[in-house]
Amino acid sequence: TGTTRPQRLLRAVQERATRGDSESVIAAIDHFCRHQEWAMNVGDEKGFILDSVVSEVSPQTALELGTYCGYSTVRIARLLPPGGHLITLEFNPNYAAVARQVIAWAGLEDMVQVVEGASGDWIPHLREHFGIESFDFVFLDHWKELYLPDIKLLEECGLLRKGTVLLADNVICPGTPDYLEYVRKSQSYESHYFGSHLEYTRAEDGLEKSVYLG
Ligand SMILES: C[C@H](C[C@H]1O[C@@H](n2cnc3c(N)ncnc32)[C@H](O)[C@@H]1O)NC(=O)c1cc(-c2ccc(F)cc2)cc(O)c1O
Ligand SMILES: [Mg+2]
Repeated sequence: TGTTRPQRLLRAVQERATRGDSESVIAAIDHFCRHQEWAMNVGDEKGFILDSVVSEVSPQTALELGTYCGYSTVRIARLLPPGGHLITLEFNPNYAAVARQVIAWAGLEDMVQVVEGASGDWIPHLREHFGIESFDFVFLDHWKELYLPDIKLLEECGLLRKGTVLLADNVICPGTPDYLEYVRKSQSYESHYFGSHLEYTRAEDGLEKSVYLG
């Protein structure tokens, strides 16, 4: 048995990036995905849009659904304001283990909590476990069929407040049709689509930004 792709991605970070330099970690992963092996990180083009939304929100409390190798975790955490904190949920323990090391290589482990398990199991316990009142920002990047049930769960658990910004990856490819229809039709959300491309390819994809109106 050889290495997994996430393990090869981590090795590329450790070989090419400078410890404590989050920009070099991001660049090392983008280089690996463009020149060695494609991987399902949000990537540099959609990552630039993610950066601009995170900078605009400047969240004290942020949630990411679907950590994978921690690429978008690093992109978000490096832009958090002082005191800001990011909780990221990852179902697959092997991915979570790689993500923790990527996040540590970037020197951002103090701002990030990688939580292993399924979003649906964890969301009802985030308040009691982490003392979270509500989230200022949520990045959705996990199983595409779970985007809709999980934002409904976040609403029910009172974890969204007036002005919470949701940003969803892959709304075109692989696609999240039920989620898109819901946030675009619901009176409780103000939605905007940012057209882009599937990470490291020329295929169409984009991010949907939805502000919760309460
Ligand atoms: C789903 C994955 C991302 C991660 O999410 C974790 N996860 C899952 N369900 C849960 C949960 N319920 N709770 C917590 N974590 C959870 C998982 O273990 C993966 O690590 N992302 C994708 O599948 C994904 C796929 C593509 C893609 C596009 C075109 C292609 F031809 C092939 C693939 C692009 C992207 O940009 C993605 O993001
Ligand atoms: Mg994605």
